[in-house]
Amino acid sequence: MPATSPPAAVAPAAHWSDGLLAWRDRLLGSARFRHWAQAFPLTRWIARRRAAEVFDLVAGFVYSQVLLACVQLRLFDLLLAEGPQTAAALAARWQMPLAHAERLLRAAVALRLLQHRAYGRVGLGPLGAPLAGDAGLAAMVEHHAAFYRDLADPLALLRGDTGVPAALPGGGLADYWPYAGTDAPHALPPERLAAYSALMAASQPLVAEQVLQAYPLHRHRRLLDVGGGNGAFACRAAQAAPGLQVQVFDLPGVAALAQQRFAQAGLAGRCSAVGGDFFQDALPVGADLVTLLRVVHDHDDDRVLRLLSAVRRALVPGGCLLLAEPLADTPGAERMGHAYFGFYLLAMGRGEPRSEARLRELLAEAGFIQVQRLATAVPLQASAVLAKTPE
Ligand SMILES: CC(C)=CCC/C(C)=C/CC/C(C)=C/C=C/C(C)=C/C=C/C=C(C)/C=C/C=C(C)/C=C/C=C(C)/C=C/CC(C)(C)O
Ligand SMILES: C[S@@+](CC[C@H](N)C(=O)[O-])C[C@H]1O[C@@H](n2cnc3c(N)ncnc32)[C@H](O)[C@@H]1O
Repeated sequence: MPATSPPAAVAPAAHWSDGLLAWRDRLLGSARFRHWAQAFPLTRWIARRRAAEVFDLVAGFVYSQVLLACVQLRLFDLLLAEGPQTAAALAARWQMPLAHAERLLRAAVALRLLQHRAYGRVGLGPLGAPLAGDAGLAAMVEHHAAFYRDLADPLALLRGDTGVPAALPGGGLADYWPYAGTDAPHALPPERLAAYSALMAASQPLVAEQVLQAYPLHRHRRLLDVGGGNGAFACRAAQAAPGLQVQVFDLPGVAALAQQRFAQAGLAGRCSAVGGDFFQDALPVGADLVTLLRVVHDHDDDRVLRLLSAVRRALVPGGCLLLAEPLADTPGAERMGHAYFGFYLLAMGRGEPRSEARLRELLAEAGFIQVQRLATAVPLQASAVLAKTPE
């Protein structure tokens, strides 16, 4: 809803635009008008485009399942490694009836994930090629199985029931992200933290490359990555800026995973991890840069304000906060914010996608100054906002 919406209890007065828009809605809703518009040469292209747009909304879930099947079969990786294949060779490999393999391949060609190639083979298409060899995107696609279980009954979800219907075995996103449903996340056993930490590490390159391109780290001395997961970004940051000391703060079980990663990467001299609950425990002080990557949108406004205030207190005077996550209302990626993440976070049980304007308000309230949006190459993967603490 626009920020200007009246409170729910107040019946809104009529607005001058209502009559005009009601006329437009009646027109577009009229079968006679649509019939005329699709026959008339000057409006036919609009009618066709709108029909295709509406169809894509109806069929989007089916397209997603075609993609999921390709990813589960590691099809894009295979075509990248071994080149174009025939349907017969793939059907034999997958132990699937030839007709079914052909059906999947034709669907994937129609979605531009694949392309027909010479001698009756299929190869990567323009939308499948970026997925090939990308373990992070593959993991992202595969974990959506949990989200789809929540979405099996969207009205139950909207009415506040985040439980997955009993008919669907396997949990939903509230199970997948257990910290979102508890006020004692530090008490979560390590086995509940492993799956999401692995997904975050696998998909971290999607974010890290955007962040490091938008904001070089070498001007800083000490980085604290709050909610830094199992240390994937910390390692990348330490490699990108050889003079940087890096600390991760995350739940104790996740911080232990980060410590292991640093040792394995030979970075334990410059990288360390501290376990705790960022809503209860003080953050380590003295960093001149704090990063919050894919953390803030997980939480409601009250908690975000507490977290941002804790970050401000932990930073040295004049220190910087670099916040990166997908932002709502991002031009060119509007569906990603309120439609995708809006429902994702609802299913998870906590949090909301925020626009740059809303983040600015929260940052100002927490005492940050000089807030600026940094340009990222692919905002759909991550948008970045930089803020400072007063000197
Ligand atoms: C070569 C010739 C002939 C022409 C070239 C033409 C040309 C220039 C083509 C461009 C090719 C190109 C560079 C393509 C690039 C494609 C890219 C960058 C694709 C990127 C795709 C990214 C995707 C699909 C990202 C998806 C991210 C998702 C779904 C993230 C989900 C995140 C979640 C669920 C996070 C959860 C964390 C929580 C809990 C919310 O905090
Ligand atoms: C969505 S993940 C993002 C991880 C990492 N920043 C990334 O982008 O890959 C959110 C992280 O916040 C951590 N987290 C959530 N609630 C926390 C809390 N109360 N205290 C400390 N860490 C918390 C989670 O354990 C998780 O690692």
